[in-house]
Amino acid sequence: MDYQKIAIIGGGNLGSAIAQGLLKSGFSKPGDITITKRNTSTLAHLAAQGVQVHSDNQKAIAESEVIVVALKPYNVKEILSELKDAFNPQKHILISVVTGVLLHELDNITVANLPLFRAMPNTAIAIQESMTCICHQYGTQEQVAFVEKMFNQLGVTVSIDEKLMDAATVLGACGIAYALRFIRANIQGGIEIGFDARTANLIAAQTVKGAAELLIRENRHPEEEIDKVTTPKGCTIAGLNEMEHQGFSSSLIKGITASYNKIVKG
Ligand SMILES: NC(=O)C1=CN([C@@H]2O[C@H](COP(=O)(O)OP(=O)(O)OC[C@H]3O[C@@H](n4cnc5c(N)ncnc54)[C@H](OP(=O)(O)O)[C@@H]3O)[C@@H](O)[C@H]2O)C=CC1
Ligand SMILES: O=C(O)[C@@H]1CCC=N1
Repeated sequence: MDYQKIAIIGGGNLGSAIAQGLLKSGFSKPGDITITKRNTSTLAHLAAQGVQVHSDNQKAIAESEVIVVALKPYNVKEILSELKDAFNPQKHILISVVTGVLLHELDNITVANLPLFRAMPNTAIAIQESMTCICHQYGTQEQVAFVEKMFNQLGVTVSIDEKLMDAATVLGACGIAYALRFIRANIQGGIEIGFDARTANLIAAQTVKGAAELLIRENRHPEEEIDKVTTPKGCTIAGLNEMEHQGFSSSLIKGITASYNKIVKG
């Protein structure tokens, strides 16, 4: 089966980031990607690179094999129900990146036996640095291999049980925002102790990148690396302990559970 042509239904923040990643990685040629939304003016940068940009979801599905659904959770069911007849289980695979919409719900609103995947990437997919969690229903080995190959071009993937998909949304997708807010706070602190904003931004971002690489490349536990930095009676432990007194770890954990509860309880 040929899975060359990819339609992204919903070319917003995440949909357009996926298109950018597919182009940057060379996984797709511009002419093999179609991306839809109602107001297409925001996708001019993709159209300029040769991506097909329009508002006709039926046409996009008919001309593609892989359908990535990147619509908002509140309108995905209505839109997919209207497109039900456009899907062909012998031709299409559907990959939903929509938060909180389950495989069996997608099954109910599309056509029987359509190979269904849920993927939870993050916006770093635009630069091939996503963390993407994947689960599926009715996918053959070949289709699963294709979906993993596609997202492996766009970062790192892990296959998970669907019951962990909401947790994946929080830790992986929301996690980008948490990490950026951490960096921003570092920048604010950095300016207060003397750096200009641009230099503080570079130092904070590169330092966080280095910390993450220590864990990823060396397979270390964070506390092992923290022990190397915390000189006895030194400035690091003084700062870290003050952060903990102010509720640093606790506030992050509470934020993560608040995000999770927002998905599961509404
Ligand atoms: N942003 C993120 O970091 C992540 C988002 N997600 C999930 O991905 C999904 C998309 O999120 P996000 O990209 O942030 O949201 P956006 O609102 O940015 O994107 C959704 C897009 O859908 C378009 N749209 C609305 N109606 C239609 C229609 N009938 N046909 C085609 N397109 C339509 C909208 O454009 P227009 O109004 O012009 O039609 C809009 O640009 C959500 O379900 C979200 O939970 C998952 C992981 C990370
Ligand atoms: O905030 C949201 O609801 C979406 C899901 C994960 C990232 N953005």
